Amino acid sequence: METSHEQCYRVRVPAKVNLALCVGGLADDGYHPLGTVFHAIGLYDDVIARPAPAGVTEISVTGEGVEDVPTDERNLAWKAARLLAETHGHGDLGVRLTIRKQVPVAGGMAGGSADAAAALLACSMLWDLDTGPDELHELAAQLGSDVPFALVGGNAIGRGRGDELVPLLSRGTYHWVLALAHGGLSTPAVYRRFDELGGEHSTDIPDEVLNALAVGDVRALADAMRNDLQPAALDLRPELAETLEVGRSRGALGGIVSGSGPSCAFLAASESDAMDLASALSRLPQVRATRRASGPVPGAKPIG
Ligand SMILES: C[C@@](CO)(OP(=O)(O)O)[C@H](O)COP(=O)(O)OP(=O)(O)OC[C@H]1O[C@@H](n2ccc(N)nc2=O)[C@H](O)[C@@H]1O
Ligand SMILES: Nc1ncnc2c1ncn2[C@@H]1O[C@H](COP(=O)(O)OP(=O)(O)O)[C@@H](O)[C@H]1O
Repeated sequence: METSHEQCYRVRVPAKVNLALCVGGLADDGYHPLGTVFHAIGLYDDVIARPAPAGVTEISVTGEGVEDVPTDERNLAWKAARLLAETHGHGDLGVRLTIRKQVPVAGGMAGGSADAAAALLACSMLWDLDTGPDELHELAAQLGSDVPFALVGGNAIGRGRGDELVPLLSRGTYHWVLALAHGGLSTPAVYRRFDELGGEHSTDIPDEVLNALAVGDVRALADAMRNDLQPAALDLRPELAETLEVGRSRGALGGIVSGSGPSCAFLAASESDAMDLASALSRLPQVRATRRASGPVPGAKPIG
């Protein structure tokens, strides 16, 4: 039960899809260099921070995939809260975090990273810390490569591990249908399979993706979208090939595996096309659920 008199800071944070995910060869640090185009979509987690006694960190999770989300120090929002407190020299600051999830867990849509970004903002407000955008970005990058983007949202090019961001302006609104799969895919396992499959690797983002965004050409974007992790995700989950095929044959302008998968993201020409597409996809046995969302949307924001 929420009590109305209690201090409470709520931050809403979006999921992402990668419009381009161009993956280089495995580097000595165990990571793959990326050239990626992040795009934030209107499917959200909420993170709420409430006061707690010194030294206490508590997390409760409700909503999408809660059974697969740890509620201890393994939770990325927990790590975010502790990192922020320690950086400010108050390691004993307490917080009770509630996470309301709509973003699928282990779905390639960076839900855990989004929660970490939201926890940084919510705890910063709760503890009345003076944290500027540069500090938040730096802490976010320590927590994970997708966390900085969740702070800013919109569209952005990501280089390095995806944490070196350059914002991108785009025209128009894009209508997405997400086909969620049963179960998740482990990001490290997908990168491993990417290595095993071999082939040429490049971090060059296709100009077509950037040009399509700049002019708001949804058809050109649909044709140009690229995900180098897709063959690895399909190899691990062959049924995703049918999901992509059915989406394309039922009116999607284009479809790709979202990030490391297994969610598939389809671009539709309009909201009404998106509704028809969602209804066709939801009849597939390998599709657990569908969601509709548009993008780009802003990053983590206080609400209420
Ligand atoms: C693939 C992407 C695309 O945006 O996101 P998701 O689709 O999973 O959300 C990201 O690169 C997910 O990056 P990140 O958030 O750091 O991945 P984690 O789940 O923490 O997994 C970390 C592990 O994945 C591998 N890894 C991750 C990123 C990268 N650029 N190269 C890698 O090889 C490494 O083995 C690393 O130890
Ligand atoms: N707040 C969180 N929300 C979801 N998963 C989390 C969270 N914190 C840690 N995890 C762990 O991170 C893994 C990856 O989750 P997530 O970020 O949702 O997927 P992805 O990396 O595919 O985008 C999950 O399997 C879960 O064990």
